[in-house]
Amino acid sequence: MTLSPVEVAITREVRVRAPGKVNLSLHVGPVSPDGYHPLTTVFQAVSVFEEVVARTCDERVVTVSGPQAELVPTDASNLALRAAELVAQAAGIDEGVHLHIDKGVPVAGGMAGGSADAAAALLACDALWGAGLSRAQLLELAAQLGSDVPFVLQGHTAVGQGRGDLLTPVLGRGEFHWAFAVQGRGLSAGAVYRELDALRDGAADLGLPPDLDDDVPLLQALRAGDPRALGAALHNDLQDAALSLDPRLAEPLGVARDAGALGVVVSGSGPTVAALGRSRQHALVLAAAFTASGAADRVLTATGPVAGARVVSTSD
Ligand SMILES: C[C@](O)(CO)[C@H](O)COP(=O)(O)OP(=O)(O)OC[C@H]1O[C@@H](n2ccc(N)nc2=O)[C@H](O)[C@@H]1O
Ligand SMILES: Nc1ncnc2c1ncn2[C@@H]1O[C@H](COP(=O)(O)OP(=O)(O)OP(=O)(O)O)[C@@H](O)[C@H]1O
Repeated sequence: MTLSPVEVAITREVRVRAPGKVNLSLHVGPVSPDGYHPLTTVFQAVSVFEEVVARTCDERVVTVSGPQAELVPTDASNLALRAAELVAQAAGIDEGVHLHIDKGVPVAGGMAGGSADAAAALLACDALWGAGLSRAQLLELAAQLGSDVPFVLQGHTAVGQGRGDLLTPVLGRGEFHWAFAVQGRGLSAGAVYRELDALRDGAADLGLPPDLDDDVPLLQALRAGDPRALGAALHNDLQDAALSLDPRLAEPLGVARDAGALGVVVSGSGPTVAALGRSRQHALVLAAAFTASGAADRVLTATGPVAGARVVSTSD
């Protein structure tokens, strides 16, 4: 079919939503020669979302709106633009795209905001350009963009091994209710891993190869849908390193404990602190405690698990 000039000029758009994540557990092994650390982590996708809209355009450009938008690069280092580049290469396509990111996930907060943009852009460009990449191809491109990108593409709850990109879905029941204390200042994941290495250097604990056996109580809590048991099993090997780089994180951790959180943990590489509530109502109480204490620059509440990156609408 040949399109008329009018049809060619019509702007098409694809809208995709992708969630942030919290690491329910994160066990970090000793650093490998490639600079990465072997992990065993249990991810949960939570209802804090990035929205990426892809529109037809002559060039490849990105714009950003929402909280902390000014902290997100709009040059070729932007993870959504890099995702577009990978889709174009994989499908042999030479098309432009305007990607607009509306941020809901904190920037450099340990909740995989940039990774969610990358996952959303993979799906959006694939659909906009009719690239027809398979799920396996998209997951392979996701792993090239960052260790958390495959998980935010998949969503729900999953064990991540290797760099965090080798995923096994976790069966569970129920819905968990979270409050997040977000900081205006970010932490770089690479810097937090390096701080962990520095803290371990010379200490008795050099870090063992991570072992899924450590997570048996956590996986049982998820299977039973038991928030109390889940709260007791939350664990993050990066927490002390994040606290060492940003000692003020002790405040939101203490506030959540005092407010009766079932469990409280630094999310991923931080600095966001995640507190687990007994119910939706209790998560709101925890959020109010964060706000009242002044220990957070922004407070979010969310439920998990939720689905991974999804096309929400297309213009045709
Ligand atoms: C902290 C977590 O969010 C937990 O899920 C992730 O491990 C970090 O995921 P990410 O931000 O997608 O990380 P990447 O962009 O892949 O890597 C950023 C930097 O973190 C360090 N890194 C990351 C993953 C890993 N398994 N070991 C590492 O040492 C490396 O120095 C790397 O250069
Ligand atoms: N689309 C993007 N959105 C946010 N940050 C981006 C993006 N593209 C590149 N970056 C860069 O990546 C850095 C990390 O941002 P991101 O929000 O992904 O951190 P994070 O949530 O801590 O990630 P993770 O939990 O995966 O470690 C930012 O400081 C920013 O410079």
